[in-house]
Amino acid sequence: MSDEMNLPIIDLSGYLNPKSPEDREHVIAQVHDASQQYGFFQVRGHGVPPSLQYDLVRSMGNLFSLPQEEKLQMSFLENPCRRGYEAAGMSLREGDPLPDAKECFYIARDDPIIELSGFYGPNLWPNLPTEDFRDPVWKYYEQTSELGKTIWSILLEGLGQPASLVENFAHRAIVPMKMIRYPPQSTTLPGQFGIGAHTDFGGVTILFQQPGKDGLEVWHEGKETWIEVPALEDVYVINCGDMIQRWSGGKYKSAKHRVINKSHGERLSCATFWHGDINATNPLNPNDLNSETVGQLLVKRFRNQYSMTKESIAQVGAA
Ligand SMILES: O=C(O)CCC(=O)C(=O)O
Ligand SMILES: [Fe+2]
Repeated sequence: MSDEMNLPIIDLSGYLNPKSPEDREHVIAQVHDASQQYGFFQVRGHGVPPSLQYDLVRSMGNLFSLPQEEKLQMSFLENPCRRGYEAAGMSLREGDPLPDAKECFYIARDDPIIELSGFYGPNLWPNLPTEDFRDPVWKYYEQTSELGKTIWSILLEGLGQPASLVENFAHRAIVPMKMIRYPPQSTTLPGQFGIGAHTDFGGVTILFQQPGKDGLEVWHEGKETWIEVPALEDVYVINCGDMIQRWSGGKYKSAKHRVINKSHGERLSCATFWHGDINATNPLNPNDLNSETVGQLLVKRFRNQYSMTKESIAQVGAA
């Protein structure tokens, strides 16, 4: 692995608080180039306060140290909105000999009523004092959700679209967040990944890696090599999912990635997946003749993994 195969670190403050129009243009060009070359980049100056990141780590520690029976009572498989707990050993990808070692907890938008196949609905919260989980996690969720929207507007501008297109796209945006714990490598089986190689399905992923806990690797198609992504303090990893690759006509890549926990102990990470409004169509190319919506694409990808009824799938507008 050579030195040049590092993901670029882009300072977003030039876009969020520009001193001149050139500052914004510079960030737009950097994000465009990195998304084209790697499908991945890192960001500083993102506006998510470090205190929220520390509180997230503390909250995740509280959650994952609950007794296993209590965690299993919150199984996401039994939740109509797929919120809650996924135990280790539950995700197996085609081609991998063993299931992922990770355990996870999912939240998303918090809506009072279950609608549209559970893409909208209430979250499931663990029985912990609100200050030990719910409040800090929700604050963090709101901030990274905002960041996801910002990245979408930068990606839009990178393809010559007005940033304002994001507003319609962001109406009731579907934004699941997955908190992840990787057990120490010493407890995983030979050949078992923290998370096996995959591409992310949808829009923009905002990934927090617990500082100092390296493990993420990104596949570079052209060089046929895995790029290691260091887990740096106050730096987010951003990547584009399959929907963006498809909608940008392949200009922005959705790159394969995986996690092998290289730290000595456990490793925590948290991914906020910013997809967009369930009824929205391609904002990256408004002239796209294919008018598939975010909801239709989501159902296509996940209908075999989750138990969705025919009726609820029809409500999303998918067959
Ligand atoms: O934990 C990580 O660093 C990556 C997680 C990931 O790729 C995912 O959840 O899709
Ligand atoms: Fe991923």
